[in-house]
Amino acid sequence: MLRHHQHAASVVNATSPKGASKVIFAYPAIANSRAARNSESEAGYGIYTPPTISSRTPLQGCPSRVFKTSSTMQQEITYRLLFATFLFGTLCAAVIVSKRRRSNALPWPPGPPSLPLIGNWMSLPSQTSWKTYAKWSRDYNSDLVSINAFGKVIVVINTAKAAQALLEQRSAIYSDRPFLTIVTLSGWDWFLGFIPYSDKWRVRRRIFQSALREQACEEYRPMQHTMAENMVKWLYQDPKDFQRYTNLTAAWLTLSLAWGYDAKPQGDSVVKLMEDAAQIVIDLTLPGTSVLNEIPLLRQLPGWFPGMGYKARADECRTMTERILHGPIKSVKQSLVDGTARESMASKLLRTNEGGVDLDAEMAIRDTVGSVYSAGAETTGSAIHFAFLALVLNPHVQRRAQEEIDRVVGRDRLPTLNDRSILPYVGAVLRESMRWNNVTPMGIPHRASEDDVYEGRFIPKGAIVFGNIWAIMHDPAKYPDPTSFRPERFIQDDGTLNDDDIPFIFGFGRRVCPGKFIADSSVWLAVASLLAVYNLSPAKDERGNDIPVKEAVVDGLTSRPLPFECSIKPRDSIAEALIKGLA
Ligand code: HEM
Repeated sequence: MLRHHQHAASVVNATSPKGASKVIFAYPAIANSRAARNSESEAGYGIYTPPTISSRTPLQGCPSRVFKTSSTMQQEITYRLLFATFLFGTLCAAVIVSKRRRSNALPWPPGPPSLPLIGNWMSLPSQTSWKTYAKWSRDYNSDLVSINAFGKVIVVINTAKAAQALLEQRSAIYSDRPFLTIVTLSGWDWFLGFIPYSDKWRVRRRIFQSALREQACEEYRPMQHTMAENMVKWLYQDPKDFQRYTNLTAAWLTLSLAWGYDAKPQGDSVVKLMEDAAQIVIDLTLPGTSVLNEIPLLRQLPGWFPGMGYKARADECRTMTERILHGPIKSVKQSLVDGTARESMASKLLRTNEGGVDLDAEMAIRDTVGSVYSAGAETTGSAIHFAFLALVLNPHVQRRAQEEIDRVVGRDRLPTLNDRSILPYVGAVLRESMRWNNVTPMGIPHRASEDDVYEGRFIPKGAIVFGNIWAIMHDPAKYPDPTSFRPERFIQDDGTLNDDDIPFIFGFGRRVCPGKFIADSSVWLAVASLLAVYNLSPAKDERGNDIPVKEAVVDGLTSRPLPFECSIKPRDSIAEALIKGLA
């Protein structure tokens, strides 16, 4: 299933002295993919912990090895050389950071005390880092906090005010992305979320935005309604596997949207290809590999050189990403010639470039459409999944939303997107669900392309800048009792929705999620359809007692609920008849 494939992305992720994973920066999907896999495959409910340093790479394993043969001695020399180069590179970076710090009179945003060379490595939060950064922000009484790890400076923005001032109003200098060469090596460099702030990005971004702007999305409504009906039917057939179906719902939508592709619920080859390519990039960005690759001297070493084996995997990944890029779009082109093309982003965009006359435009279309599944499947699936969790834990919210749907829509059909404006409470449930648990609690990292100053604090050029979405969405001044699930906070006295549309949930400035309109309406539709026909409650154990549902999340830069059990039953015979009557 697609649930593990998401914003294809780069991760600098390393192992702490205690062996816990520390994501220095990562695009969310990847970090979480691994987390979700581990949490499911290893007895279910653990937090992701990557292999420890000694088990992963020759470089990292070097100090503790005993070498007996001449080839292993050669290997040891190689490892030591690699290790020395790594240390040298790190030292240079740390010296540059401390020099820059001294050369600028203004203080940097506050953060925990750091050590020479390794910086804040020892105090980097290893789990639900967004909560730690929010706490530091309160402790230091500062909107921004900063840390550095091995010379890499990270600034975390924890308030809406600072996010507005920097990532929105000064978007021109905060729209770049951290760059990792491993992304190019593994063939993911066409993915919009990775592309540096450049003309190449601008061209693709413009195509994406115009194809999925609010009004343009209306054309995809029939597709969204099919998505919701599919979800309702799949849940009826196999309610226990609801987690798989929340993911499949989002996967189906994004593949259909991108290429008009109708993914099969079981064993779909396109879905498998996407998942496999994502898994390789996840592996490549584990400790050791991408870190080695970021050191220019080591990057030049040939693939057969000890420790450089990751290059072969990167090649394998590149073959897959080539297939992802070229395969589906080729089919769409053919279907346009045959006259059998389904409505999709690809078919619409290709029609505007009839005959492929402009090759640059065709490449841009291909890259843009190729980014839809990678960016949209996991995120949308997680958002639906979080809504399931909220509803199981809050039966009174289900009842109130069902009362509204029954009164406004009736019992003889599922809600449609046309009903959205007349179902304010359902709208409030969606907003509160997205606010309460965030799919991307730390967003996707931006990069400062110029030196900057915020309220007397210096932000150096090249700093990795995170907007802490979780901190903003859990600000008690704006959202009293922020960890409670209370849709009412979005409802005004006259029963209508207020004007807080949780703006930063989809990121910031020029990099804000270009899929936000289709994502928001799809999650709304899925939740409204679910509520219309199903009751959700905790599953029962063999004695008939409720199995407690934990409100816990998978750690990483994308988040989803840890697996939980729940019972999903048609509300009554009327609902069951409606479900059975769906085509
Ligand atoms: C509930 C679902 C979703 C959430 C919460 C979400 C959230 C985000 C966030 C926080 C970012 C980073 C913005 C930044 O850098 O400040 C992002 C980027 C992006 N999203 Fe989404 N997203 C969702 C669904 C989708 C969907 C369905 C699509 C495609 C149809 C999509 C396409 C993208 C792309 C292409 C980017 C990269 C944009 C760039 O770097 O210029 N997302 N998303």
